[in-house]
Amino acid sequence: MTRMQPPTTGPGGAGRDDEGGFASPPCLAARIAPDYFDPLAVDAQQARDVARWRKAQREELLARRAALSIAQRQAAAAAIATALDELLAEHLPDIRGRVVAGYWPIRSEPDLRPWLARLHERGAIPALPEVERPASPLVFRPWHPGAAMRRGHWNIPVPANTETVKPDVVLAPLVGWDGSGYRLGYGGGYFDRTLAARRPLAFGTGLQAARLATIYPQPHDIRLAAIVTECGVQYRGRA
Ligand SMILES: Nc1nc2c(c(=O)[nH]1)N(C=O)[C@@H](CNc1ccc(C(=O)N[C@@H](CCC(=O)O)C(=O)O)cc1)CN2
Ligand SMILES: Nc1ncnc2c1ncn2[C@@H]1O[C@H](COP(=O)(O)OP(=O)(O)OP(=O)(O)O)[C@@H](O)[C@H]1O
Repeated sequence: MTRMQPPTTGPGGAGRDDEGGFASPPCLAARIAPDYFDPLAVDAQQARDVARWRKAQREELLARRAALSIAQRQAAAAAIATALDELLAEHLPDIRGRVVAGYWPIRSEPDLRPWLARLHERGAIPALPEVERPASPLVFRPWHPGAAMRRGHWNIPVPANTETVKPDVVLAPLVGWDGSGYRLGYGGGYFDRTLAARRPLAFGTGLQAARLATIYPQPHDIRLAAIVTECGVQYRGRA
C-alpha cells in the first residue's frame, strides 16, 4: 500500500518514517481486535496534515456536488445503478436472501433507493446504516420501501426497527475517491471502522467529478472492492 505525504507537510513531518516501528501495524491489529487502533503508529504531524487537507477537500467537493441540478443528480444516480447491477451480477449472481446495505441520501448524495427497491423486488434484503454509538462501527437494519423511519445520529433517517443484519454488500457513499480504490467520506471514520471489523463487499458510489489524484491513504483507510460513478466501474480490486 502506498503511503504518501500530503502537500502541506510542516516541520517534523516530511521524511520521518515512524511507520513500521511497532510490532503490529494497525491494519493487522484491526483484524485481530476490530476496535484496536494505534494512533502512535503514524507520524502525528503527518496525520494532522492529512486531516487538514482532507477537511479542505471535503468542503470543496461537497460545495461542487451541491451546485448540481436535480436532473443532473438523478441522471448520475440512474447510471450508477446500472453499473452496480453489472458489479452485483459479477460478484453475487443470485441475490435472493442477500443483504445489500445502501444509504438514505443526505447532502446531495446520489439517491440509490430506487435501486434498493428493485433489489427488494428481486428477493434481496436491503439495509441502511445507523451510527448507534459514536466512534464505533455502523450497525445495519433491514429496510424496504415505505418502512417506518426515525431520526438517527446527524439527523439521518434510519429504519425504526431494532433488528440488525450482516450485509453481504455495503455501498459506501463517496465525498471523494482515488484511482487506487480509496474513499473520502464525511470525516467520521465510520465506514473504515465498519469494514475493519467485518469484511463485506464494499462498493463506493459517487460522482466522477469527485476523483482526486490520491486521498493520501492512512493506515486506517480501507480499500474498497470497487468504485462506481456515472461513468461506470472506475476501480476493481482483486477478488
Ligand atoms: N447517507 C449517508 N448515511 C450515512 C453515512 C453517509 O456517509 N451517508 N455514513 C457514513 O459514514 C454514516 C454517518 N456518517 C457520519 C460521518 C461523520 C459525522 C460527523 O459527525 N462529522 C463531523 C466531523 C467529523 C470530523 O471531521 O472529525 C461533523 O461534520 O461535525 C456524522 C456521521 C451512516 N449513515
Ligand atoms: N478502524 C478505525 N479505528 C479507530 N479509529 C478510526 C478507524 N478508522 C478511522 N478512524 C478515525 O476516524 C477519523 C476519520 O477518518 P477519515 O478521514 O478516513 O473519515 P472518512 O472515511 O472520511 O469518514 P466516514 O467513513 O465517516 O464517512 C480518523 O482520523 C481516525 O482517527
